[in-house]
Amino acid sequence: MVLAQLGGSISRALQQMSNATIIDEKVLNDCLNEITRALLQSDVQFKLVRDMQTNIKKIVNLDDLAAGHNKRKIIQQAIFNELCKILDPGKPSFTLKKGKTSVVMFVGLQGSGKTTTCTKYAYYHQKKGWKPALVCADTFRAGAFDQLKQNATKAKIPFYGSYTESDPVRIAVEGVERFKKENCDLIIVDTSGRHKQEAALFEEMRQVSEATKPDLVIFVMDSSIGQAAFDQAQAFKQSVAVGAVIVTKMDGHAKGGGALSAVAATKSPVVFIGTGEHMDEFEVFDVKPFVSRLLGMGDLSGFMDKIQEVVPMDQQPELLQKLTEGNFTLRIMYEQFQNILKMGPIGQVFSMLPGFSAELMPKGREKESQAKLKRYMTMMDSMTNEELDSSNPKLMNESRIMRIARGSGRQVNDVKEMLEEYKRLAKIWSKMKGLKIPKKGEMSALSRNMNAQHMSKVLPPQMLKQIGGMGGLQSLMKQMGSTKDMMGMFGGGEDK
Ligand SMILES: Nc1nc2c(ncn2[C@@H]2O[C@H](COP(=O)(O)OP(=O)(O)OP(=O)(O)O)[C@@H](O)[C@H]2O)c(=O)[nH]1
Repeated sequence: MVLAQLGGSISRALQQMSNATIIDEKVLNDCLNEITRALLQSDVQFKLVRDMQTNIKKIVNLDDLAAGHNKRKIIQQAIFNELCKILDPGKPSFTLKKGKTSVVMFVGLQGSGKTTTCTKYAYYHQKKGWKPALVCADTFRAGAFDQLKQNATKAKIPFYGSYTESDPVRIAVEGVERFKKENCDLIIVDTSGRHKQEAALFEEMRQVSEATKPDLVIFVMDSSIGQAAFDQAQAFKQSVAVGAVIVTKMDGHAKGGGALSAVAATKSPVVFIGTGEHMDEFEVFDVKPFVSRLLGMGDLSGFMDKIQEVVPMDQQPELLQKLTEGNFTLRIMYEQFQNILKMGPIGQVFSMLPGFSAELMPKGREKESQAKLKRYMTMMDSMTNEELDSSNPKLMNESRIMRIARGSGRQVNDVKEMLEEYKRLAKIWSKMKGLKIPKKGEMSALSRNMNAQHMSKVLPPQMLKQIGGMGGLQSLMKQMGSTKDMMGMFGGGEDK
């Protein structure tokens, strides 16, 4: 089961439970069984799922819940906490320090996406102002060096490797030394893989690690390996000091549950996820937004980040202003399509909105989605200014629709489909109405001092309603313990 479906199944189970007039032991058990089934189908390790179910039952004691409490919210919160607990090993991964050279070694099976991920990792840090370099110590797979070379050249990242040297340890050491001399502050060592876990591979890992003394070893895992994830991650951890995990291929048909197992096996956090073959299809992994997205609660903070990445700086305040006023016009949609097309991989942005899955623009079908957006834009090109700037759906009558179809050389049904899409988007974006976006610098102070009263003022009314009004918010805040966590879950977060 892919992650989007897992989120859907869990949300459905919770919805079914909330439809029940009385939530008793049986209703709770049915709901938990449904969630258990969904998690197992997503390849989360059996033991983890079983422990999670036991813990939730322990936390959620129905008899103890005073009447009037929002039981669904409490159960949802317990599930949220448990999933976060599995994904959060309790200690952060090693972080790079400016002014100091860090060596990061990548390990993983052949085909896990290790080489691609090394370049994505380098490219990500390069964009953040680091000076990365890539060392190809994969002497096992013919073509590995060429692949790394090609990727590195594209991203303008210095690289080191050899066509003739067969000793991976030697290449690794030479590469690290060279780039230390060149004052690179992030030296990434790509190592060999094998088709399966075998002694020779682990011995090689051990030797490369001993010789290069990496500050961090990252285990790269293909998210579609299913129940094998736990054992594979554990086997690597036993050979080298794995300190972080990157899960690749979270797009398409990936089963994401393995990520949970890998964290449990390595006791190391997932730091990034790979969401496609391209260099920038790489996302920082944050537990809480990830789980809240998984449970269909949305991830406004990620959405805000994305807006900042996608929308040109000078247009940001204006767009946010328009969104918070809730006036989502066809022109805004047009401009956003333009921005999205500029960004490349689409769907990412929209999947971060509460209640909005990647269904509209499924991963792995970017080309079709992009063509669709272009088609919509052509039709919008045949619209008048009045039509583009209106948020009144009644304006678009049959004769206008026919004129637009004629003008753009499309069928009437195509125009109708585009307008339906607009309505759908407008409905979702209307959730942004009332969201007060704190100015830069205000956020840290806000999250330090915030109580439920403050919080209720920052959250959009729709969202406040979703979490059960002031009462729900207060109990949620008590359970979460920290307003900062809340901000991460519902948008905002501290200033970076
Ligand atoms: N869809 C998708 N494909 C990916 C992702 N990451 C890597 N790939 C693809 O997976 C395939 C294997 O990736 P490589 O980077 O060559 O794998 P590797 O683990 O380095 O393999 P070895 O060097 O043989 O150990 C390539 O076709 C990549 O483009 C991802 O996040 N999503």
